[in-house]
Amino acid sequence: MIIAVDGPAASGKGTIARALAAHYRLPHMDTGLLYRAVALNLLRWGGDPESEFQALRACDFSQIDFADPELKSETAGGIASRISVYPAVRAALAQRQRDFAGQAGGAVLDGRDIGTVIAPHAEAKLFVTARPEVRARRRFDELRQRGVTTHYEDVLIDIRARDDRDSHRAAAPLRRAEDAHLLDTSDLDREAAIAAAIALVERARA
Ligand SMILES: Nc1ncnc2c1ncn2[C@@H]1O[C@H](COP(=O)(O)OP(=O)(O)O)[C@@H](O)[C@H]1O
Ligand SMILES: Nc1ccn([C@@H]2O[C@H](COP(=O)(O)OP(=O)(O)O)[C@@H](O)[C@H]2O)c(=O)n1
Repeated sequence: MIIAVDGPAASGKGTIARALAAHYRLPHMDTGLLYRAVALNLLRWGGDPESEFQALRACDFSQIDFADPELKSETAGGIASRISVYPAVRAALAQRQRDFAGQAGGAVLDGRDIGTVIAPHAEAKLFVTARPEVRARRRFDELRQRGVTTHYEDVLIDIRARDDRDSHRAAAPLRRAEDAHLLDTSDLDREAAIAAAIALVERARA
């Protein structure tokens, strides 16, 4: 079974995707990490995010340690959303995601375009969302726990900017697939959100 989990920043899609993978014993891919890795490569090479050509050259995972905590920084997330508008970058990362989705037994993938572009044939699709203020609070708490000094208002501004860029780009914009189940986690704690996600997957399978 392929499970596609899409949604905006800090909606809880990664938490839900990891829990679904554990529940159904499926491998999981956080596709945002691929875009973040390209962003980090570009940053470290001193490349220009405004250049599609330079961003494409940064699609090289040979130097990337996917456990690098820098991948999770707001800087990497912001640059990732800028370079992910380029069709050439998206094309360079697509096959790796399709291969992962296509493995025997299935997989869980989370991102922005899994249900619409990468795995439109997925058996179960979730579109996870939450109010921007709730998402900013979650991301702010997460950053603070990691020892990052920031302001809630700045995190909210970044989240709104990323939502806008991800939803309005021409290539594979963030949108709910017509057959995706909407899951708003604004008023759900982690356990309730995970239980709701499992119930939706069960409904999709039935
Ligand atoms: N339902 C929830 N209630 C409260 N906090 C949550 C919930 N879901 C996720 N979180 C927390 O919010 C932060 C962002 O969640 P994450 O799953 O990484 O989101 P995304 O993958 O959409 O960016 C994490 O610190 C996570 O533990
Ligand atoms: N499948 C995907 C995944 C991420 N992305 C881009 O990569 C950025 C970082 O994604 P992420 O999932 O790691 O971000 P968070 O939701 O964890 O903050 C997003 O803002 C998108 O612009 C994408 O375009 N397509």
